[in-house]
Amino acid sequence: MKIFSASQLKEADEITIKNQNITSEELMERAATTVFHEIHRRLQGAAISVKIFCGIGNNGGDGLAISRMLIEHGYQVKVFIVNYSEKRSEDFLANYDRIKNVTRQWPELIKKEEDFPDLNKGEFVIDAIFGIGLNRPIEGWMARLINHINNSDAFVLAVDMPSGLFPDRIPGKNDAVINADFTLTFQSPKLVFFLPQTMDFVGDMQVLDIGLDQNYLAETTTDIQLIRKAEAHQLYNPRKKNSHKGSYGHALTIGGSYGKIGSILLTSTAVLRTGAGLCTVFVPKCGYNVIQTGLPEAMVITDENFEMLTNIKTGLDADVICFGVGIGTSEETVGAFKELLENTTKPMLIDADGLNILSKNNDLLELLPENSVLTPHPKELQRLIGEWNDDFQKIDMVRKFCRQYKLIIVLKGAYTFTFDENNMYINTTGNPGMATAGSGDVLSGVITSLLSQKYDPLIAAVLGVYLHGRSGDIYAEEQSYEGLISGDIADNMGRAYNDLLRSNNSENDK
Ligand SMILES: NC(=O)C1=CN([C@@H]2O[C@H](COP(=O)(O)OP(=O)(O)OC[C@H]3O[C@@H](n4cnc5c(N)ncnc54)[C@H](OP(=O)(O)O)[C@@H]3O)[C@@H](O)[C@H]2O)[C@@H](O)CC1
Ligand SMILES: Nc1ncnc2c1ncn2[C@@H]1O[C@H](COP(=O)(O)OP(=O)(O)O)[C@@H](O)[C@H]1O
Ligand SMILES: [K+]
Repeated sequence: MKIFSASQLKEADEITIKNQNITSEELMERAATTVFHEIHRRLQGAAISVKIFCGIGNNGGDGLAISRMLIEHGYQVKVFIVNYSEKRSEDFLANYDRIKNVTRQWPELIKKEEDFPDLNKGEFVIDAIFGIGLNRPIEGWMARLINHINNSDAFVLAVDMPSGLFPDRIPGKNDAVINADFTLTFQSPKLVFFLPQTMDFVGDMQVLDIGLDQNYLAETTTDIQLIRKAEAHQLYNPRKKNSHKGSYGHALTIGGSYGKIGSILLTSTAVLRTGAGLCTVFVPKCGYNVIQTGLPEAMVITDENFEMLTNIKTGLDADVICFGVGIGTSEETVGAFKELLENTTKPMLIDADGLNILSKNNDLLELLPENSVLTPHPKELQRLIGEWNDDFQKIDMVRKFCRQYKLIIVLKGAYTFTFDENNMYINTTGNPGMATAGSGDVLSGVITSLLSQKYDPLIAAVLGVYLHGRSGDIYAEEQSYEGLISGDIADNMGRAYNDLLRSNNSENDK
């Protein structure tokens, strides 16, 4: 699913009005109807108190139209206009008149703190103050109103965007932003819904199709995509009946050190569970028995050193090399990595201490084969590319880094972002249960496995991240977040594939 910018959405809005020969008020009515239906489907006419806060732009216009529809369906609704200026939008004004025709009185105006209504637990608040048009921080009594809503125990639903959140920049630390429990957003999720600095404001999120011009949506390119089941499914290559283990490649996983052999065991298990034909594991001598016992399906070659990697000689022509989990950063290991890089031309996957070595030895970056996949978590990324001021700057810096070294970066997090030189892919699967030791090691194995199966490196990264998260989700659906350990993610890969291939796609399916 494409993630459009605010200006693209505004353009889509105008083109829709022109091509479908409708008025902007009719488009607003359509957008508000989709929100109304969603609320009505969930509340089913429940006798709870609904308080709606409307701004005076088009987000407020949406709020007024939603209010009218709820009132017409018998809900107990109180409508408030957040009356910070007299510059009301045309469609706001049209809906302001229409609601009066239904209620026979004007909505209540809020102009100062004394006008704030009480908000109680169990009430349902709808935030339609600002949407994608916010262009400066909310100040004065309006900021206090936002805090008043946030400090209440009411359930807060945001229309299009939580008010106070900008579509294209990070709010300041002390800026007032609605903390929504749920956000119903029009046509396209906004990038800020997925950034670590802003995702918490959004709560759960659902995208509503408001029927914007299909051609515009299809033809307009964006450099940000959301990866859900529908998109991931398209990346999948079915296995051929007439095939053998050689068809799915030979992966070489190199990692581990004394006390950290488990990491490379997890990675290698994931390599095989994700479908590689063969896996050879290269470990320090102390890992030999561990791997042979823990993963009898893999072959093992050992370093001459007992505790750490010092000299990587395998005599193999593997299809892909995964390097870095559990290796430490000793001088000997750095030397071994350098030699490995000088003798490798196929794309590699580098993780964990492999990344930390790159951060301390920038000259090695030049030796990375083109299209290698790096899988940092934010701390590893920061060591690699330096500090950023905010998430937007971080994205710019990662893109520049990808271009400079011709790499693919998988930036892990609650939402994992995969970057190549031009595009960014936001993953939708995964859960907080995966915040557990070794789940990144498993991800390295999953992506390595897809590389070994000849998936294009970018696709291997995007699909691998999706399947890894889905596997964690499947475990958590059956068991719990807390009970999940990273080996479960590797063990559930089979179910993740099965789920991907089941054809019950719906628009909001993960
Ligand atoms: N295709 C679509 O996407 C569709 C979108 N639709 C809806 O339209 C919404 C966008 O509406 P919008 O453009 O009128 O902007 P909105 O967010 O209501 O408010 C902006 C107003 O606030 C002002 N202002 C800004 N910041 C301020 C501040 N800090 N403090 C005070 N004032 C501030 C700014 O005016 P300014 O003072 O800057 O001139 C402006 O007047 C969108 O989110 C969705 O709900 C649907 O109806 C149909 C399809
Ligand atoms: N809250 C979360 N929601 C979704 N995925 C998560 C969450 N926390 C962690 N993960 C995933 O778990 C993995 C953690 O990787 P990493 O930090 O490298 O862990 P480790 O070093 O222990 O292997 C990443 O793939 C990340 O996306
Ligand atoms: K809003």
